[in-house]
Parts: sequence; structure tokens; C-alpha cells
Amino acid sequence: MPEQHVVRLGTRRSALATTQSGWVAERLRELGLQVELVEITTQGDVSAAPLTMIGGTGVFASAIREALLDGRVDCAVHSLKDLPSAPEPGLVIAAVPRREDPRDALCARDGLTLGELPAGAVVGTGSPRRAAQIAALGLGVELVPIRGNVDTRLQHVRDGRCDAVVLAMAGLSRLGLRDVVTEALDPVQVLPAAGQGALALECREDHPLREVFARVEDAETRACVEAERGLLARLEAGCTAPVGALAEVVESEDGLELSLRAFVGSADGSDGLRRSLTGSWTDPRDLGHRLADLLLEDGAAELAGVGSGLGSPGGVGQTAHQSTDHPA
Ligand SMILES: NCc1[nH]cc(CCC(=O)O)c1CC(=O)O
Repeated sequence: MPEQHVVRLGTRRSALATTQSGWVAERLRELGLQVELVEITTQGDVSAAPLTMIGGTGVFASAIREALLDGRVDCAVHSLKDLPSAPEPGLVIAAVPRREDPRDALCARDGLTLGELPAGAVVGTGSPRRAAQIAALGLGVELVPIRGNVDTRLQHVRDGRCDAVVLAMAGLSRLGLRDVVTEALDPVQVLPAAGQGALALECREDHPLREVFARVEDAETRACVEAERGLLARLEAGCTAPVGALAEVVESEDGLELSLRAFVGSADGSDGLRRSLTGSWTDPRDLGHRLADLLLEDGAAELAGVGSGLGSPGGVGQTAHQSTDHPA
């Protein structure tokens, strides 16, 4: 192993970020490294302005990437779904650890499930992807935009402003909050964001410990998120285009294969398109590209509307692709 110093692992300050980073730090300690967490404040953490005003969800990743590039930290943990899918020059995702539950979770008052919510019930979510898919179920619930970290969003249910909120199962699990979940949403109804539930361990490409970091890799998770992010990149999804994607390893006659499902919604949630495809898991990005092409052939770009960046080569003023969920 290269020279031993204390590995500085950069993390955002939120409860979710420090929990996720702490979990990866433990995995690295199991490999014999000494690890300390270094907190990094990002613009997204200090500003209450809508994310679209301060540069989109990428603002959370960019402060951390700066710290990696200028050597303040050795590695950093991101929620994969908040990480732009365009690679950052000089940096690599050294490892994608084993994924948590990728599904979305309904957290409703009185233990209610989605189907049990009365017509007119208020469901809070800041994610156009979640809103579009729930609207498509035709339940007659009212979707309202909310923002903030996990606890702030759960507070909306506790104080009665919302009958329910939708959050990622993975975040709640990691924070030990699984008991607030009243229903794990079936991906048949609500597909999660690309990369949801998975983490990325990023470092400089020339970091001497890169190969050690790589040992927390889970090959199956990497293949799945590559397919999901390949789809996102090909769709040229802009900040507001609702896209859901989930890849899973499935058994077939020819051995293990990847199954990829995707959803693209119109910006106003009035319409949506769902397709799926199965392919070899040796080329997951290609599977993502092929499913994106299928969606585009069937009108995904028209659905999302002009100006979303969908379908136009290079997108519209959008070079990096990221989930339409708001980082917590
Ligand atoms: N949107 C922000 C965000 N980024 C990652 C997670 C949860 C953990 C994960 O999906 O990996 C969350 C919270 C949420 O969507 O409820």
C-alpha cells in the first residue's frame, strides 16, 4: 500500500451526507486506512434560493470537486443521483459501493398508502419526476412543491401542511428513519431517479490510493448505475425534464442480464412515456443509450417540450446531466 497518511474524506454537512460519508469511511477503515471526515460547505447548503437560480443541483457537487482538485481532501462521497453524469476532468469515480434500496418511499399521516390517500390529499415533493409519475396514477391528489433536507420535508407531514411526502428510501434507511415510511413505492408506478440509492467515491485520477479506494466497489451496482446514467446522458435531460430510470440484474437463459426501465414525463406532468429493455451487463452504457433512443423515437423529446434540451444535439445550454431531484 502507498505511503500511509490519514485519508481526508470530504463531505457536505447535512445529516444524510455525513451519514453516507461515515459509512464509506468505515468501509475504508476495514481496508486498513485511517480516515477523517472534512466538512465542506456548498452554496446549495447556505442559500435558500431555488436551485435553478444558483446553478442547478450540480452546485452541491462542484464545491466538493474543487476541494478534491486543489488537494484539500483525498476523496469524497456523493449521492450518485445528485452527481452530473458528465465526467469531471482530473477526477474519477474510484468506486461505486453496494446500493441501498433504490425505491421512493411514501411517508404519509396515519400510516396511509398512496391508494388510501383521499382525493384532494396534499402530497409534497420538490421533484418533477416524482410529481409527474404520481400525477399519472390519476388519484386526484394535489401535488405541492417542497424543498429542504430530509427532516424539513418530514416536518411537513408532522405539522399537517402535507398529508404525505415522497422521499428516497435509501436516505431514510441510512438515517435510521425507515419506520416513517408508510409505503415503498413500486417502480412499476414510480421509477426512481438514475443512481438513486447509490453512492460514488470520487478522487483525483492520479491519487496514490485510487486502487485502494476502488476496493469498496460493487460491480453489480456499478453496472446498474452506468446503464441509468447512460440513458440520462443520451436523453440530454435538462434540469426540469422528469426522468426516472432503474436497472436491475436479472437471470435469463444466457446467464445474468441487465433489465432497464425508464420514464420520461412532460414538464407539466400531464403525460408520460415508459419503456424497458434488457441487455448484456458487459456494456451497460450502451443499454442506456439504446433505451434512450427508443424513448426518443417514441416522442420523448416532444413530450418534454421545446427548450428542455431533450433530443437536441448537445442540449440547450446544458452540458452536464443530473437528476431532477433536489439534493437534500
Ligand atoms: N434529492 C436529494 C437526495 N439525494 C440523495 C438522497 C437520498 C439517498 C439516495 O437517493 O441515494 C436524497 C433525498 C431524497 O431524494 O429523498
